[in-house]
Amino acid sequence: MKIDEAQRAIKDILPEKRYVHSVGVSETAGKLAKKYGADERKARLAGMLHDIVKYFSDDELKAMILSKPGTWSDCLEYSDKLWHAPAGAVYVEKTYGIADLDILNPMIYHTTGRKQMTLLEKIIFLADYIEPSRDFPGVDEVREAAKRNLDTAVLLELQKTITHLLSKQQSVYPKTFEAYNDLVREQKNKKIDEVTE
Ligand SMILES: Nc1ncnc2c1ncn2[C@@H]1O[C@H](COP(=O)(O)OP(=O)(O)O)[C@@H](O)[C@H]1O
Repeated sequence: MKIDEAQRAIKDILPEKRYVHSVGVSETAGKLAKKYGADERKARLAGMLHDIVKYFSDDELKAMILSKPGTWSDCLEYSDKLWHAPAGAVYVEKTYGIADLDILNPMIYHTTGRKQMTLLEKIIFLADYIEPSRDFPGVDEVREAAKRNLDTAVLLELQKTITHLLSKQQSVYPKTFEAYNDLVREQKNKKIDEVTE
């Protein structure tokens, strides 16, 4: 699927604000891919499509997830706001024949993250948080971090997301904690390597 085809498809499906957000994620993901050495086309396509089923009903989202169960299906036990991410991947596979895991996995994990994220998964996770139309406390700090180091920015986003959910006494999807712990461990190991070199 070409990027402009994906853009036309989401324009027909999404309300204006979510369409603008999706184009922003696509452009930001393209820039991050260029900076950090990932495939720009794949980043832009996954970014464009990531929220495609955001406004489908909970029943439809649940049915899509159950039609293709995987390790992500446990999100059904958590907030229904998480469901559009894996359901979106099922939808684009069925509707547009997209089978490339470099597109599907970043879509599946764009809201929650997971441990051992690929470069493209990190890029879409981050682009969803920092694209230009996002405006919430702390977003600029993550934007600045993204200019310097991808992992530092992803870790900061995870920290802020978890803190935000805890402050509202909302449940946190376990894969988000796993992603956080994983990156903390990696950063710690990097520091130890730097000292022993
Ligand atoms: N890791 C998580 N675990 C549980 N709930 C989450 C997690 N991340 C986000 N959420 C919930 O999903 C909602 C929507 O998240 P998100 O898709 O990032 O926002 P947006 O609708 O602005 O794109 C959050 O407000 C929160 O309630």
